[in-house]
Amino acid sequence: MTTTRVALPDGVSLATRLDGPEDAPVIILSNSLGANLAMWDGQIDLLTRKYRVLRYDQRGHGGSDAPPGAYGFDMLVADVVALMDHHGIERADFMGLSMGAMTGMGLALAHPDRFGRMVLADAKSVATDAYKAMWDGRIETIRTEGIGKVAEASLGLWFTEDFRAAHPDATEAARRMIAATDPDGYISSCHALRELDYLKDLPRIALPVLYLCGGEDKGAPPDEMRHMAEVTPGARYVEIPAAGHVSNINRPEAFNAAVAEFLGL
Ligand SMILES: O=C(O)CC1=CCC(=O)O1
Repeated sequence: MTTTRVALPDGVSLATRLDGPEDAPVIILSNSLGANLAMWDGQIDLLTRKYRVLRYDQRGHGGSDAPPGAYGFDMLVADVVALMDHHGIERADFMGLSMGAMTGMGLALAHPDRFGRMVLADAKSVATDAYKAMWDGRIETIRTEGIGKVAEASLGLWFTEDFRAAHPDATEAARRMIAATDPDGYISSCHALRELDYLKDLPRIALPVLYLCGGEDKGAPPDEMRHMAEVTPGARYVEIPAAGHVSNINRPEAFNAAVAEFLGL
């Protein structure tokens, strides 16, 4: 896979990849925690029917730099806007999953003039005390036992038991992707998730939003996402049965069908 590193004005370089017709409208894809831009491979054939697809590795992930210190969503939002400016993209549609979707919420709120349709999958919108404590525990696990331990544990969250049994190769590829994430970059990203606080702002979103949620997603449970859709003006909510947290890999046909309908593909 050909990726290009783009240096942003703050000195951080992000790994990016472009697919699809050069003169087509742009959609930007943003990955979840522990993933990289390859997580979207199952969506590229569909999206390039209409779009120039710009995907990137979030800072701290994949082939992107992992600058030290806690990240925040303002930073992850600024990365996307800087990437758009670098490529001369005035306006784009957007799709993100989990941390990528949370980044999308920040973009929709801070830069509504730069975005059109937003697909926000498998995301929470606010960190409760229990959620903060979960991240503190995960940071400690990485420090004491390494990211390999977290990679193993994540598979049960990312995929249903049936998926893991039927797709051992895809499951192993996901384990390797997470385990290859820079441990410090992963920890820095956990700090952003620990401070997640968009729920109160969702009623201000003025863009068309499709929320997608795996029916068996324990990382961003359907009840929470249904509520997010209720408080986001005009938002749609589609649940993907028999999918875990990473619903686009878990059930690509159902995920793509919902995306195709929303984006008019
Ligand atoms: O790893 C998890 O617990 C689930 C998750 C939270 C944010 C993200 O991107 O994945």
